[in-house]
Amino acid sequence: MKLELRELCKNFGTHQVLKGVSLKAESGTAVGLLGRNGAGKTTTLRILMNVFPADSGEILLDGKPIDYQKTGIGYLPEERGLYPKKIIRDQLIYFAELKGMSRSDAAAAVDRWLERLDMKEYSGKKLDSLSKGNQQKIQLITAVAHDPDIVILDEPFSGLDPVSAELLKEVVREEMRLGKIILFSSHQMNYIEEFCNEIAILNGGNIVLEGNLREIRHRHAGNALVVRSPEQEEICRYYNGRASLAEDGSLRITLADPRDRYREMRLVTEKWAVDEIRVFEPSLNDIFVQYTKNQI
Ligand SMILES: Nc1ncnc2c1ncn2[C@@H]1O[C@H](COP(=O)(O)OP(=O)(O)OP(=O)(O)O)[C@@H](O)[C@H]1O
Repeated sequence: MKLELRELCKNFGTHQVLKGVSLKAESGTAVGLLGRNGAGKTTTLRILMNVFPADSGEILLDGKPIDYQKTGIGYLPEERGLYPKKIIRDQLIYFAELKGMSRSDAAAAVDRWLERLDMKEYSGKKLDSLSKGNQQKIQLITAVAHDPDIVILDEPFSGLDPVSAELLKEVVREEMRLGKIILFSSHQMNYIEEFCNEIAILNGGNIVLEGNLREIRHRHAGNALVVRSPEQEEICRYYNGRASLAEDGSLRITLADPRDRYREMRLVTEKWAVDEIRVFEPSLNDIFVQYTKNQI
């Protein structure tokens, strides 16, 4: 399956929120949708889920306009949307039925997921008796129980302890292996880096950077070397003003010309004892800041 958002535009009154957002996502991959607060991530996802239409643009699945009757979409919203006073298992079954499952299939899927997420003991309880993180896990079940083709996760890790976060990571990886399309929106870059093969950065209503995360990082690399050596002081003196100590204790050598990187690496390893030397690749966080610091 291939999902394509083409040139989506959306205004709220006179506020142009999306100015032609295009992005692609394929089966078995997770796309990280990034952007500063108010960039339009949730608006894009809501249009994809048919909560409201775009003013213009189109959404295609395998080249044809998406058919919401035939395409299953699961959504974990940033703001929680379950009934606080209702019994957990009952409402999960109810939501799965709303997504088109028979009652018996819904019950079987809900029980499987409660078990999978270590939540079985809470199935007969009211939602508001659970901690925030456990409520989040219950909400996740509403996004996946009906076995959707597209899974949209908006800040899925908020409130989860490290063990639950690991569990959620496993679930997302499993969904990817099953060939689902995952769209993932988060401000927590470490999670995006862990999961997402592809990223799209929204700024000022446009996608300002899109593509394979590894390639993007590689493309943005090259103007510096990272060196670890017992002779860092001598190296620093040699590079006189072009080398500085990074926070992690390694030496960062800025290159006058990135094309010289391999020649420079050879020079360093021939002259000094070196434990580690590599081309500096910026983190996703560095790249994000570079592309969004001037919010348009
Ligand atoms: N229903 C609405 N009516 C009017 N304006 C809206 C509506 N929904 C969103 N907006 C505006 O559209 C802009 C984009 O909002 P959106 O929620 O899509 O951003 P976001 O990227 O998800 O932000 P965050 O990271 O803070 O969740 C904001 O300026 C917001 O105020």
